Amino acid sequence: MIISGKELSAKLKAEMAAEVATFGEKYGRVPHLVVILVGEDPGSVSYVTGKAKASAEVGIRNTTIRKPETISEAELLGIIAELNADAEVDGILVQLPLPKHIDEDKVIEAIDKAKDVDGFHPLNVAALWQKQPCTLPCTPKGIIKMLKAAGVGIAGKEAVVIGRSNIVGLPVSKLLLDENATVTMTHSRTRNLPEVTRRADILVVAIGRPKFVTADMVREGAVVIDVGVNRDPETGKLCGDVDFAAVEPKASVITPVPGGVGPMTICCLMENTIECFLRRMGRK
Ligand SMILES: Nc1nc2c(c(=O)[nH]1)N[C@@H](CN(C=O)c1ccc(C(=O)N[C@@H](CCC(=O)O)C(=O)O)cc1)CN2
Repeated sequence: MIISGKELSAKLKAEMAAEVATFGEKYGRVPHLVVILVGEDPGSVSYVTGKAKASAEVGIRNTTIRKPETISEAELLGIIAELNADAEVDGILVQLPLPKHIDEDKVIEAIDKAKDVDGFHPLNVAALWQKQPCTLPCTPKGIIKMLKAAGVGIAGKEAVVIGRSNIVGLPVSKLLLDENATVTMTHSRTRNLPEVTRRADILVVAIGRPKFVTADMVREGAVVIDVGVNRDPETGKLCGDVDFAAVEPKASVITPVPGGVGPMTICCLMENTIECFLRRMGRK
């Protein structure tokens, strides 16, 4: 079974659009998401464009602020401070990665936690790990939604996560643990990785290496979630971290790239923006 993130996100965005359509009358305005893009990285430009398109589909006001790669850290922090103070801004997102001269942690921490639609702020991360109310990071949230939509039971299953990034590997491991999976977190220093991945009932791959996971690394009938978005070095086409053609016949459920986790990331950003808006309106 192939889980279409494209189809699931379209369904969820239509439901959100119906909800947002009532906000004008209820609250006098719709949610406002501000996305800051620094530089011209083609992938980041594509993702930011996708976020603006999804905002329009859902009826969320979107402002995209584009700044040159040479912007200083101080200037970027100044923009964030202005957005934090703007009562008509409900969500703030700085597209990652940032240029090396800018401290990403400092930028993320500068965003008002209540407007942190990425769920990256340390206070949101702490709340996630303490099972307190928080804004969940978009990709991990989308992965859990895809698993549940596909009817995949998580409780009691062996889940293996490849990758330990702050924005995917770590938070998705915690969300799987919260769903009562037995979670193994792996990374570049894990020994005998194929031995570990073959134990997985649910395998989540988020390492940014094209077609890294091959058929011999996957157990027959496993659920495979591919978070990667890469360029295939041979064809130049978009591909994931999983060799889809080789693994798909073995997997019981698998997500494609493109059209899998990516669209769900953007869909969950819309949901987070609405949640932040409603919380600010005193409705959550
Ligand atoms: N501030 C943030 N920066 C980044 C995040 C994030 O959640 N917040 N995540 C990734 C990039 N990302 C969202 O920004 C993202 C990646 C991929 C997609 C997507 O829809 N991919 C498509 C194919 C891509 C394409 O066509 O160009 C797919 O998989 O179908 C959406 C969002 C790092 N930065």
